[in-house]
Amino acid sequence: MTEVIARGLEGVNVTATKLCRIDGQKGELIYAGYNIFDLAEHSTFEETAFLLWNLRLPTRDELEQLKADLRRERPLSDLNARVQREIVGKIRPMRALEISVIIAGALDPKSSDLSQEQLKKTAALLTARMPTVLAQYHRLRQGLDPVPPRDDLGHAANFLWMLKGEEPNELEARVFDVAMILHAEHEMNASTFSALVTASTLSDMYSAIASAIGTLKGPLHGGANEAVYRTLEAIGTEENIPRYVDDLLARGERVMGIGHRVYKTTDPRAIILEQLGHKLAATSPDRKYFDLSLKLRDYLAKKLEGKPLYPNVDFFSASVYKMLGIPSDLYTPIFAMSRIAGWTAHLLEQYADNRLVRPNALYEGADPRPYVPLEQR
Ligand SMILES: CC(=O)SCCNC(=O)CCNC(=O)[C@H](O)C(C)(C)COP(=O)(O)OP(=O)(O)OC[C@H]1O[C@@H](n2cnc3c(N)ncnc32)[C@H](O)[C@@H]1OP(=O)(O)O
Ligand SMILES: O=C([O-])CC(=O)C(=O)O
Repeated sequence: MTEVIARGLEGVNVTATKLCRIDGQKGELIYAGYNIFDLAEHSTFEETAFLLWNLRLPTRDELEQLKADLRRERPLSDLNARVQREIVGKIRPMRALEISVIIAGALDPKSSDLSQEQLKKTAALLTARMPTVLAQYHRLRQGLDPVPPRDDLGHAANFLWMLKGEEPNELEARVFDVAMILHAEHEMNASTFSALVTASTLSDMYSAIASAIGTLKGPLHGGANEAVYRTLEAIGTEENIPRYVDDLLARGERVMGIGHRVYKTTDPRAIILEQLGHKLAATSPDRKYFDLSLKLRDYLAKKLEGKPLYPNVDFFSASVYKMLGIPSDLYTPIFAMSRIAGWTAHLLEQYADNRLVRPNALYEGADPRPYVPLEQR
């Protein structure tokens, strides 16, 4: 009997969840019962985070309480602020984010308290801290002073404010808020799974999130948004698209931001990001890469016709972030600071009903053989 290997764990349910349902054929994405198009239309990142952590929308008072909790946790610890100054400019921001999560865990005397109440506090703390880490890192590496958080701004707008030292206009703030909602959760993607594997040993939430950040970084997952930016840079102008794409495919390489393990049609998040892109482009002086993305999408649709390869969430996020004036090495860290809501929500589920994750590997190595001492080899 040949034993089956689930390569890449495709099609395997590793757990049950109340958080997210994806229909990859229809291109449907649901967070805890709410369609992503409705959340993008009506919700905010804070409200979506509450939904993921509690499986229901908040009342007005609950939302205000969460916003206050997030505001309180925005400032960095002294240690993290000192480490930022030490590492600034020497490492990539995604690594700085990973380090900041480890530091927050090291400083939390309750890190090993795995009660749901304490875990929700940790989830809020990490969600609040990540934007500050990234914005401060970016300020410091430009030789600028960090911009303190503003209590009168929501989570998304405050990030843009701390990053640039300028208050975003209403459209920019809303587009970024929606982009954060779109990236907040996505069922059993690789980084979420990695967080669950770590948590399944009853390691703490900080270490599980550090695992997730390391997993998100790769270009086949969250790192694809920065890779899309580099693709657009390399293509440069519309007339270069056919040659660039044809050569790349002939070399057997992949077009970044295209294809998905689950979606066999356009990712609904790409549809929403394209809509947001059109809104920003109407007034943006920096719409070149958005226009190029539209042309690239059209060319790929013809070139890849008949194959289940369509734009995923990373395809348009690159040019949308570019129009918001965000540097490309922050795109993947921004994915992480949005996905923290979903990662921590899955961890709440995992810790509430844990079982060690420990699959098998089919052995295909050497048959048993005698050990040969070093001097006889
Ligand atoms: C937030 C996210 O993580 S969304 C995904 C972000 N990643 C990217 O955008 C990177 C580019 N995309 C890819 O590499 C893939 O589509 C993945 C990794 C996302 C999904 O991959 P899988 O489900 O494992 O598909 P798999 O790697 O088996 O590919 C199936 C076939 O499609 C091809 N293919 C998949 N994606 C692409 C692509 N982007 N460009 C060209 N061909 C592709 C593969 O070469 C393979 O072809 P073959 O059967 O002739 O060998
Ligand atoms: O679900 C996946 O495999 C990848 C993805 O789109 C995400 O994590 O947002």
